[in-house]
Amino acid sequence: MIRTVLTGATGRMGATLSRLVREAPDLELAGATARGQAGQLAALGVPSGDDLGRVLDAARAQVVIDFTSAEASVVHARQCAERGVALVIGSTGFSPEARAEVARSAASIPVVLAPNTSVGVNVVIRMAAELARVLGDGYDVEVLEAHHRMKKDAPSGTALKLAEVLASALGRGQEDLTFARHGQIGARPKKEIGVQTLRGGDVVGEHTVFFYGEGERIELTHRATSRDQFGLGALRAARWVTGRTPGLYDMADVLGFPRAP
Ligand SMILES: NC(=O)C1=CN([C@@H]2O[C@H](COP(=O)(O)OP(=O)(O)OC[C@H]3O[C@@H](n4cnc5c(N)ncnc54)[C@H](OP(=O)(O)O)[C@@H]3O)[C@@H](O)[C@H]2O)C=CC1
Ligand SMILES: O=C(O)C1=N[C@H](C(=O)O)C[C@H](O)C1
Repeated sequence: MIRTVLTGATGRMGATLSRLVREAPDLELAGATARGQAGQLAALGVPSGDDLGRVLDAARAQVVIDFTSAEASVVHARQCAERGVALVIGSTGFSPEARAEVARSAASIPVVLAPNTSVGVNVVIRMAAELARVLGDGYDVEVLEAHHRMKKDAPSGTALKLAEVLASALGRGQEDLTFARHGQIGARPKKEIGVQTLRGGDVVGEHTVFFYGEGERIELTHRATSRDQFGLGALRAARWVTGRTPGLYDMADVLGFPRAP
């Protein structure tokens, strides 16, 4: 049994993961943290509270699954590194500096950092890169994402990952990404990759990559209708990362995808 600690356990993903870990035959819920409502966690019957360090010391944890916020994940990564505990981070909204902080912690522990842990989404990301490589510069590429009204970061971590992967497949860079359009913007630059955001209601998570050509368009869409696939993918990442060599990994590593050429 892999002794697993959850952070943000009262959140949307935390609650989903708490159920899935307890249902998994090979994982044991060994501890849980939350910020505002940590008292609610006492009912789980495992070490709990608002401080991950203390919970880790009491839980003899092997792996932490962390879906909180980028700011919290940086601190959690440091606390895991100090204790040699493997980590799966699903939080999004990382600045380059926050990502570099996580990479520093990953020098001493194995960390999977994945803006989307659904296997289906990661297959779509791979297919999007392949389509971009085959279609080349003759198609205008746009990424559209939609999420529930409570989501704090924009664009989604998945949309950013898609945009990065598409840019790399097309030999383009960060400077080709456009995150909003308004006013007299002029004709679309040929190399632009647009990333657009919708927010509303209870949308779990939707991502579409459009390849707009002359006389045709290709649309590649993933729609999540439940958070369970994010959770099940995170459990898969937790099994994979436990006991691994220190380093910063992503879902492509977990799923055994060859590195992009
Ligand atoms: N990788 C993936 O597949 C997925 C990633 N996500 C990402 O996971 C994260 C969480 O999403 P979701 O569950 O919907 O969010 P919620 O707001 O429902 O839950 C977040 C949890 O983390 C806690 N938290 C937030 N900030 C801090 C902090 N600074 N210190 C300690 N605890 C903190 C919250 O506590 P409190 O309630 O007190 O604020 C809450 O318990 C987001 O970044 C989201 O984008 C979401 C779904 C899938
Ligand atoms: O906040 C969410 O809900 C989600 N966030 C992730 C992201 O930012 O890509 C993944 C998923 O789509 C749900």
